[in-house]
Amino acid sequence: MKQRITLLGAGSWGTALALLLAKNNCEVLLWGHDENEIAGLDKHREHRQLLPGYILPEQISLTTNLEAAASFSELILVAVPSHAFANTLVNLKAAQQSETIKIAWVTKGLNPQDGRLLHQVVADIFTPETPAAILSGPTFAREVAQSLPTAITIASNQSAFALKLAEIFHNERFRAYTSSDIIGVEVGGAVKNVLAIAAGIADGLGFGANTRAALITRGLNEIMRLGIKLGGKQETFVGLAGLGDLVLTCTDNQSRNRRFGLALGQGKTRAEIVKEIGQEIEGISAAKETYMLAKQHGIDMPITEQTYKVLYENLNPLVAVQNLLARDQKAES
Ligand SMILES: NC(=O)C1=CN([C@@H]2O[C@H](COP(=O)(O)OP(=O)(O)OC[C@H]3O[C@@H](n4cnc5c(N)ncnc54)[C@H](OP(=O)(O)O)[C@@H]3O)[C@@H](O)[C@H]2O)C=CC1
Ligand SMILES: O=C(CO)COP(=O)(O)O
Repeated sequence: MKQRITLLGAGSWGTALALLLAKNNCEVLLWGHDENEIAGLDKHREHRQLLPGYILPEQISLTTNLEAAASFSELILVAVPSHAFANTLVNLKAAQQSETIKIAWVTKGLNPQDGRLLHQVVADIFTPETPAAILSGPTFAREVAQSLPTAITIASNQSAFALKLAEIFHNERFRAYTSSDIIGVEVGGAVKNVLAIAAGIADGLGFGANTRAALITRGLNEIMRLGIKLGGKQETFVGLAGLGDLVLTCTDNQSRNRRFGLALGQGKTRAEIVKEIGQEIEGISAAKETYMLAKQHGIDMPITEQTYKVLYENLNPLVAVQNLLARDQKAES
């Protein structure tokens, strides 16, 4: 029998993953909250706005009905943005009929307001024993839709669940590595978006490749300091979900977070850019939550702090970079 998967979130990443899973011979029910978006996907069999040119095969069906989504499979893959993560799961739980559920997610971010890691949100809504896994790494949706070679990390609280997911996702163009370090993978994915905004700002201001490389390297240091404090493992941060994704999003203009920073550095306003990009820019809220977490845990995260101040305290981007350069001399650690 074909593996069935319920996929929640019909944006660019949800749609690209539905295509991948269909290629891997799974049956996918793709749920979205927006009637028009789902009706358009069903009619054209293509996400014309976000992933034009990639036709949805018949193994992918569509719904806006969460009860139907909950009963389609006990394996749930969540691809909604972080601001919708908790609410979507609360609604899913209310719609759920069966006792068993396994939750995987590809969302990169922290819970708004309280900065909880998303595995904590899953454990609070379901139970700490619920099989839970995050899939993360350097993965632009369009490149996955194109079947360009890609590698990810799948981290779970249950090794059998990580292995099962790796089997489901893995193919000759999509390599899935397993891990037990959910915290490390979550922190890597959330904080790299903040750093991609910072790298974009520096490039938008006209700073060069040296500056970008310095921001990436010192940014990785910030991810590690916070991630290790929260319980993540050092090796995760130099893997796909840490350094891999950080390099990808800080250096390639497919990244919405980087493009957002670029435009800020070029003098556009936050509202203008958000409208122009028209998709989720997770680093905007992650900057606030990461800054709060760093303060709460007494961790020095100067790039995150300056990015936060640009976004939330109206700090001029050029002054933010100057503030970073004006810091006291110290040992590299
Ligand atoms: N795109 C990528 O390359 C990758 C993305 N990710 C992560 O995946 C997550 C989703 O991103 P992505 O698909 O790219 O974002 P998009 O902006 O492409 O799509 C977001 C989708 O979420 C929907 N949405 C918004 N609010 C809600 C809500 N309250 N309930 C349910 N659905 C909602 C949007 O619907 P509407 O249009 O109606 O608002 C839209 O369909 C993010 O956390 C991102 O960081 C991870 C790896 C790669
Ligand atoms: O997470 C991503 C690639 O791994 C997508 O990055 P952006 O959200 O910046 O586009």
